[in-house]
Amino acid sequence: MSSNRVIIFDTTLRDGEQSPGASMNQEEKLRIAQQLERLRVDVIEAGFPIASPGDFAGVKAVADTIRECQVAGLCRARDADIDRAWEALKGGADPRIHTFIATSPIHMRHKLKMEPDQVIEAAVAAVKRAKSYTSNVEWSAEDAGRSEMEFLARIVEAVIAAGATTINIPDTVGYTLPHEFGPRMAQLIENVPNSDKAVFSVHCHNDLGLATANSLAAVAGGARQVECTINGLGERAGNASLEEVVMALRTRQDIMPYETRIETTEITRASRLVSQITGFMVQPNKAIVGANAFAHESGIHQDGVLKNAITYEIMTPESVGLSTNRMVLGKHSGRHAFKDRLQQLGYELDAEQLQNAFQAFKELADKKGEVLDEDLAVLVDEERRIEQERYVLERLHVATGTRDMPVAVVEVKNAGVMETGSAWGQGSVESVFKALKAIIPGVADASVLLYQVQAVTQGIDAQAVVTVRLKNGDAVVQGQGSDYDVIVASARAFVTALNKMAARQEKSGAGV
Ligand SMILES: CC(=O)SCCNC(=O)CCNC(=O)[C@H](O)C(C)(C)COP(=O)(O)OP(=O)(O)OC[C@H]1O[C@@H](n2cnc3c(N)ncnc32)[C@H](O)[C@@H]1OP(=O)(O)O
Ligand SMILES: CC(C)C(=O)C(=O)O
Repeated sequence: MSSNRVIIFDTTLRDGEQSPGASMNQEEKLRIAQQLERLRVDVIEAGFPIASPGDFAGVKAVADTIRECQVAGLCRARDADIDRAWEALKGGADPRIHTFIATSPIHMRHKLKMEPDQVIEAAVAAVKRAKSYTSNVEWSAEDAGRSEMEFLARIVEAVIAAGATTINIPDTVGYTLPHEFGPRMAQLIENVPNSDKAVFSVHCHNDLGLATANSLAAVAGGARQVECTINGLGERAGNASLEEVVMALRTRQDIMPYETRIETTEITRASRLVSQITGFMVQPNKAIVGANAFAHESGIHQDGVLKNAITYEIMTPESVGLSTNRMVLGKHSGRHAFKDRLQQLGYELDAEQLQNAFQAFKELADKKGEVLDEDLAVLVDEERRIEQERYVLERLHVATGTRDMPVAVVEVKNAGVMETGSAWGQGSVESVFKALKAIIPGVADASVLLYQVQAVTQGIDAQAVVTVRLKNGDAVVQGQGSDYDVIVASARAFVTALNKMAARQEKSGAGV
């Protein structure tokens, strides 16, 4: 393996599962493990076999199934733990026993209640026992981030001599800083005389939000294995996130010329699967896999991305398994993105139409936030319809309540002249209809055959599309209107239908 190759050790199924609420059953662990295999991680840590019969079964199922990755199981420096781990792992392709013990003064004194020399003895005995089962033994110095360098070097030398082939240096409580941790890793490797006999590894927690930064610093300091999890899942604030570490290494080859064997186009799928199985939603602004990681909302950014995506994207969406970036149309969007989306939806507007539609879009975005494709289609169709109509609804006011009859006031423009009408009704919609009939000539006898409301998208902020069918003598016409407000949408639908009706009257010579 080249000296610049970084081994990716995924511990989603072990440390990730230690997130309160993220427990997985055997079948779920297996599904994730199969996705990790497609992602081409080097090692899958599948669980802590002695923890429970279920965890044992999960580790065993993963070890028995996965062939393209090593499968590891975690155990304390205790014979029973190691024996149980081997029992679960032994059917695996290249099984790894991972044993650990804490090395910091705080942990040794308060938790283990052991003297440092006893800890060394226990660590060496554990590695030897693991070694009796397999040559692939990893040893971890729990809370290495708060351990004394001299002691750390001594115990690491001893476990390598006992046969450990991977030495993992965890920042168990996410305490260290990158400019401290990187040099610490380098110093440790230098201080251990037999360090060339093992691969040094890093395992960082995110208590200060520095897990990825510390992992990268450790690689710069000589670590060649990174332990991480999908979506940064893990105990407390989580672990270093696999997707961040891998994409940082891939993106910054100029500064960090290291390689992994990860198939990065499987990242998004892995992230979604883990989120779906654990029920842990990925925050929208999460690096690499958040819903907004490749989304652009503001006009200046959208304009830049449309001209050349490298203006605002440091990696392509395709490289992490997304088909494309996402232009979110909202109140910060500009004309370039608006026009581009309309073209994608098949609309070709002239300059004036575009300006009118853009204005209507901004008004809708102020009310609704994100404007979806379905909203845009409705909005543009509405603008086009209004353009062709003789009577245009300019203003609507409806007062309603539990005790008073609803009253509507409408203003309609007819060939540049504004006319105002008002009416009472049994309901708001009826009052609007009556007010409109009062000012649009020739439709006084029109009656409603059909009134239907549909939501364009889901949610309380959906635009409404209203369809009305009117009858006047023998003439039957239909009109549609849409708006964020259902009463306004109703008024628009009536105006459209009444326009058609008035046009028919005009044609038939009834006069207006
Ligand atoms: C930093 C990490 O993420 S470490 C991994 C953490 N993950 C887990 O703990 C999940 C699985 N754990 C479990 O299911 C249980 O804790 C078990 C089965 C391992 C042990 O359960 P119990 O026997 O009931 O012990 P309990 O968890 O209460 O206490 C831990 C014991 O292990 C000891 N211990 C802790 N780490 C180690 C170690 N690396 N090597 C040896 N002993 C250890 C503790 O000192 C304590 O010993 P004591 O009982 O003599 O005081
Ligand atoms: C046991 C080790 C690897 C660990 O999970 C930690 O120290 O955080």
